[in-house]
Amino acid sequence: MKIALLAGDGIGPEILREAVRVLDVLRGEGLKIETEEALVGGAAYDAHGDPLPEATLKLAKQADAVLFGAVGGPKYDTLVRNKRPERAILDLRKECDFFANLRPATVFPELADASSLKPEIVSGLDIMIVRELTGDIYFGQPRGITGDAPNREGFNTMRYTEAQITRILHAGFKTAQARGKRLCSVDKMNVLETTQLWRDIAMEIAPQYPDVELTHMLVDNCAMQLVRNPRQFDVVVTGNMFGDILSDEASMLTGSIGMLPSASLDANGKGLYEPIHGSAPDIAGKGIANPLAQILSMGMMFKYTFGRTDISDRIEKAVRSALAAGLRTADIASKTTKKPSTTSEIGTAVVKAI
Ligand SMILES: NC(=O)C1=CN([C@@H]2O[C@H](COP(=O)(O)OP(=O)(O)OC[C@H]3O[C@@H](n4cnc5c(N)ncnc54)[C@H](O)[C@@H]3O)[C@@H](O)[C@H]2O)C=CC1
Ligand SMILES: CC(C)CC(=O)C(=O)O
Ligand SMILES: [Mg+2]
Repeated sequence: MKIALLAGDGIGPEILREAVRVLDVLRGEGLKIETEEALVGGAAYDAHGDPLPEATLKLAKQADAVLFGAVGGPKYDTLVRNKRPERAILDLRKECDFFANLRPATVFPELADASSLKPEIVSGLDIMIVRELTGDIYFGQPRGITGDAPNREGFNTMRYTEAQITRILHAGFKTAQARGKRLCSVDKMNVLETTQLWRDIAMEIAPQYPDVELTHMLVDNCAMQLVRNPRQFDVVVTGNMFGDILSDEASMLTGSIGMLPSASLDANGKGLYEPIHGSAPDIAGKGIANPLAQILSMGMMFKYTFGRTDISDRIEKAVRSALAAGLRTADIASKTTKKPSTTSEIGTAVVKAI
């Protein structure tokens, strides 16, 4: 097994370090895992003038899996768009064809009181957001800003091909088949042709999955339903931008964005694994970031790329036992937390429990 370690910027290196400590325990037990680090995002731009250097992309393509931290930061916000750190994660997804992004929003019983919603709304929550990752308005051409002030115009293009929609919907149906057999396809077909096509294709594919109940929901209603009654959902399948926004919203049901891991898979099970959050510049360098989304992302890697559910289960159990022992970074602190734990204290607790 070969894993590319791409830490990135901000809290990326701080949280990836804790995941690697957990990995080291598994290596100590004899698990054969080779790792190789490379620069990505702002860190790569600083060193090489390129957020995704050729060598980093080559490593990501050669490895069986990529463990990714986060990229971006205010320092890079004035760069031209193709030099921005975020370009690196967008290009990695596109170049490696990591089209199926699984974002599980699960409320651990130990954290039911950490959500900003009432425990009776969120306890027992277990939903999976399946987000398309290589198309939509994030990639559509043409795009740009034209003209001169005061008559400038900004434009982006929302585009999806039938092939792109079809393969992510199949991923959604298959995910639902393996879970609660309910799939909610989220679109904005009342306004956008792209998502009219999405809904049409969802209805065309549905007969291939007679055991899955397919429903449709408009994205604005879905955003509302996620905080009104999130347990109505089993699997949600949606496009790149809607999935980006809805999954950040869903993360707060679980207690914190620092809890939500993700897997971004290609058609063969190769994947990139990253927390759904960004580089959190507001807390970077303070040693207080929650590393659990990163550690749980590594758990997803063992499940989805290496087929080792025994290891992913162990990682999840170790995370839960650290939480059960009362350890909390500030973002998930409860009323009974006397002093929030640091990033490395949480890492140590997971390492001890693994
Ligand atoms: N995949 C990636 O690398 C992503 C990168 N970004 C980039 O990250 C930078 C910051 O973006 P923001 O909009 O601030 O989103 P963010 O997700 O980095 O942070 C949002 C809020 O959540 C908190 N937070 C995030 N992760 C946390 C953790 N593990 N523990 C505790 N608190 C945590 C932050 O402190 C902040 O208050 C931007 O440059 C953005 O483009 C944003 C999302 C994804
Ligand atoms: C390009 C990324 C910064 C988009 C994002 O926020 C995400 O994938 O969660
Ligand atoms: Mg996002």
